[in-house]
Amino acid sequence: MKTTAVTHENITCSVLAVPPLARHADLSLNREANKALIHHMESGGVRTLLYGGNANFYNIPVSEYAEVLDFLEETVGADTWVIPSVGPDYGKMIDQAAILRQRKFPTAMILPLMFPSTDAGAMDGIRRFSDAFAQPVIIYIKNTTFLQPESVEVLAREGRIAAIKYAIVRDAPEQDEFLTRLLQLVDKSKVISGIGERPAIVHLRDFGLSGFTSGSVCVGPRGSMELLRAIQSGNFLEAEQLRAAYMPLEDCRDALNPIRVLHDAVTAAGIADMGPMLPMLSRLDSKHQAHLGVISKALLAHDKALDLRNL
Ligand SMILES: N[C@@H](CC=O)C(=O)O
Repeated sequence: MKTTAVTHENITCSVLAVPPLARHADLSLNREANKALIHHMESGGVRTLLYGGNANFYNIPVSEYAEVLDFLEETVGADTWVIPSVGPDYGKMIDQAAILRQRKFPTAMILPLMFPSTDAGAMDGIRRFSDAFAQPVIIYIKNTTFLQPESVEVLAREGRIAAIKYAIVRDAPEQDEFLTRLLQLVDKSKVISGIGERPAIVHLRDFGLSGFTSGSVCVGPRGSMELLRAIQSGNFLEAEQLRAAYMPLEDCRDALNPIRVLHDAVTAAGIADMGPMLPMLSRLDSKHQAHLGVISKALLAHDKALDLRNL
């Protein structure tokens, strides 16, 4: 596992994949299936794995946290960066800080607590967590109420922020007052687009964000990595073409539930059996599985057909 500190180069060298986590029927960690998924992503060029919402870290038991972290650390390649998530509640994140501090992860992402929290309370929790972890953190902005841009600026000035995952969904991502305000206050090189392939071109080209996170990259790693490269080199027509392959799966994720659909898409594509979902989530109803099988297999086949010249 790569353990170097968070730098602009680290953030921009790879799509930040946000994978699901495979489990056995008894909900224990399925090492072989997770290994297969990690190798699939790495063989497509992905070098950053962010274990967060899609892995249902919202609900991961603290008693299992060390086992999962150690498994990820020993399973990924030497040049792959793993970013675990913590929280979303304060009690969980402060217990996780003690576990993280004994390990070599250079940062962790704080999952946003939707309720009950306040802006000032979230700042307090983030400060206490970053002190306990003794590393800068990734802030996850998923709505307009968890943390205000002015509060993020204060935390950034205090040196606590390694990066910001910006994930407020807009019908038209070009119009985004919150993001515009945020970028007036913090260094834009620290801000990552956090909603997959769909808004990635607008976020990187028009707002100057540094990179993007993706769940669908777990099914189609090559195309998503090529999309990142195309945007970075200003080939936006090529970027649009590359992104098109992801839209059937992204449409299905947005229509049903992004986390649940991704979990089952990895299984349906035949990459690895993700098994059941950790409560409080559950797998998709059987009526959606046939359609998901078709679109996830099509994305995987499309991805395998891409050549590897840029990887
Ligand atoms: N939510 C996005 C990016 C990950 O956080 C996705 O799952 O594609």
